[in-house]
Amino acid sequence: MAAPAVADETLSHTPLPVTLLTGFLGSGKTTLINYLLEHNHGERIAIIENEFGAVNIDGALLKSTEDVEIVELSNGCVCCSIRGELTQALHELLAKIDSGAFRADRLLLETTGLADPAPIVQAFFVDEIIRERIMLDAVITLVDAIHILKQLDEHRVAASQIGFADRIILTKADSVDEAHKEMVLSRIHAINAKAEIFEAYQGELPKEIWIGIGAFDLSDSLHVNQGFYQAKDAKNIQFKSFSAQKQTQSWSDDITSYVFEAGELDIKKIGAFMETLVEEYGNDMLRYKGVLAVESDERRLIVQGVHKVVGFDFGSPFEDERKSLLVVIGRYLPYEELKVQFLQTIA
Ligand SMILES: Nc1nc2c(ncn2[C@@H]2O[C@H](COP(=O)(O)OP(=O)(O)OP(=O)(O)O)[C@@H](O)[C@H]2O)c(=O)[nH]1
Repeated sequence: MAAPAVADETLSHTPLPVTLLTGFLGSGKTTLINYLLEHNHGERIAIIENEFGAVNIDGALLKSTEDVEIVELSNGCVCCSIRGELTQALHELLAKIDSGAFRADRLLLETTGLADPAPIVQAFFVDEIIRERIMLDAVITLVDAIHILKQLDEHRVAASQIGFADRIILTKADSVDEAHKEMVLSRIHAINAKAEIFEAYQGELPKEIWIGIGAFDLSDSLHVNQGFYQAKDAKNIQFKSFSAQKQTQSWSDDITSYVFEAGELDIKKIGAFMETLVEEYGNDMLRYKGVLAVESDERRLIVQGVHKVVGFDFGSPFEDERKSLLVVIGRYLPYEELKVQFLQTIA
């Protein structure tokens, strides 16, 4: 009789939310986490850290709080050993929680600056137990305003980190002039048109901006970004539209945003379009998300995916105009051809 009781209890767990924090070397991940820990009240956070050489985050600061559990993955880069070390660490953490040895309200996974988020994100959808017990809240990418242009020119992974982001935190904007910042914003936006961008100085951001945002929820909205949030400090955050000159810049990042827009769609046709798209181009599609209006249902049809892992679900009904928007962040997609096919799915 004992076994079924354990199984029932396991099923009844509310999934543990995990925030994936990524960003190139030195982009300010530790600074942001430290600010969070200093201002965290009451929530118990388990931090899975993946550092080359096991460089720990500020030990003194961590020791000062009882609400943090650190799990270190020091065996190289998490993206290279994803099915092994990360999955195992997550299982061990769940076992600790189940045994009552640790209580966690959420997880924070800090990757190394050189990690490609692709396999890490996929790990949360592949393992059955992890899929059931842990829920990916969002991918947060830090971007170093001083160095990102060079990093993008020299390291493919930098574009992948931006491409995977649900939200982007721009750091060190205090150390660049306006023209440079605008160029950085334009380039980020060209890679990822859907992630909202927040500036932060020395990690000073209210945690609500990057923790618990539910980017994979069905209620999450989707839009193409028109600007960024300028933050003088944690209390003073203002939306600013992108500069009008942004389109005049030129660069050649292979990862870019493809935007598909239409009115009401035929559910069978859009289903077939998505199936073919994912089958043929899934390997080149980092992240994609659609909020679609289908003729047969008043609710929003939400589609989201990471490479070939795709999910469809109905969300809440449309509040305003019934419009379909699909944003794909990928590389080398035949956009014009796909746009024609997408428009052929109109009801
Ligand atoms: N000027 C300025 N410096 C910053 C800001 N945020 C972080 N830094 C500095 O950038 C350096 C790197 O920050 P970290 O927080 O260690 O970066 P990281 O992403 O954890 O670094 P790795 O783990 O080595 O990849 C530190 O010296 C920080 O003080 C900022 O908003 N402005």
